[in-house]
Amino acid sequence: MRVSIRFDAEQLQALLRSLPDPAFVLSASGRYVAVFGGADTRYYHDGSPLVGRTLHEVLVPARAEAFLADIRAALRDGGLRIVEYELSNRDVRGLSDVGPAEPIWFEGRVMPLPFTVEGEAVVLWVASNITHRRQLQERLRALSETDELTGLANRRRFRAELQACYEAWARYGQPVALLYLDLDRFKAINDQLGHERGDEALRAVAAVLEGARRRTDLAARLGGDEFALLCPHTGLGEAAALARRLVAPVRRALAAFALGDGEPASVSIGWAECEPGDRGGGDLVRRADAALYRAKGARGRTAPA
Ligand SMILES: Nc1nc2c(ncn2[C@@H]2O[C@H](COP(=O)(O)OP(=O)(O)OP(=O)(O)O)[C@@H](O)[C@H]2O)c(=O)[nH]1
Repeated sequence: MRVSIRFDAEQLQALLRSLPDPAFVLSASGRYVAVFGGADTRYYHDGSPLVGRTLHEVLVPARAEAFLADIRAALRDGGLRIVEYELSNRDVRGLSDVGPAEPIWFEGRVMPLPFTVEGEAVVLWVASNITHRRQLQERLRALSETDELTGLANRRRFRAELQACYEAWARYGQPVALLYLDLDRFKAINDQLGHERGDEALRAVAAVLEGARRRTDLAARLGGDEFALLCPHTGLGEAAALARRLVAPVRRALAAFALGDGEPASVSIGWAECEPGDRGGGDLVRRADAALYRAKGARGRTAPA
């Protein structure tokens, strides 16, 4: 037997007020018709001052237009539309300061309503605070792209940035250079001073690369004692200058790890730039790696492609 409970108007009002997340009724022209719920100021600001106003009255034009486009898309498609966006109470004219001080990440669930208000189609827009989830996602993404030992970008991030650089070169002709670095006699540091000191040496080299790179360059540890510097907007001449500038500070950093048998640890560097005929970032890597191999062989420490 089906039991249906009938709420009276007062109970329905209480139910709407108690919705954990704010639920806005918004018209096709962008007017806030009503707002329910979202009363917990640990998560939300009171949205009631918005009622009767339009998106364009409370937001900068670009944001208002973006939200209007979402409302119209939900109405056009006749179904649920889910959007994610970041908003601070300072971005919304008329909202009080009582509520989270930091900008909030929202998941907006936008659903057409089966009635009109003053002749206009309307949607229900439930705005859920997903800041915590976004922060976790961001942290996981950062972890998955970072070399744990040195804090530099790892191989995964390097590959993604290399691909982006290659595409900028192929499409817009923006030069890009790559420096490949491999330490010399690093194994001796491990063998003579221990693995912990080896780790410290890798961190010291990473710090030199971080200090030497330009803001747009990416310093990465590719594994073991191999590093890379990916340099957008950089040609072969500048790459050569950067490689030569790097050798002395890396050697100085490694001098702190004195080896008992004379020759100290050092670094070899090869470099290359994107060239006509390259079909992907892999071609750049191959040339930089071949140049590194020659530098190693010559023990000349640095070599162009
Ligand atoms: N401490 C430490 N050692 C590592 C790590 N990853 C790899 N290694 C060691 O790094 C060493 C790299 O070996 P090689 O490339 O032969 O080192 P190398 O003595 O510089 O050799 P050349 O490049 O030929 O001069 C190996 O002994 C690895 O065990 C790490 O995360 N920490």
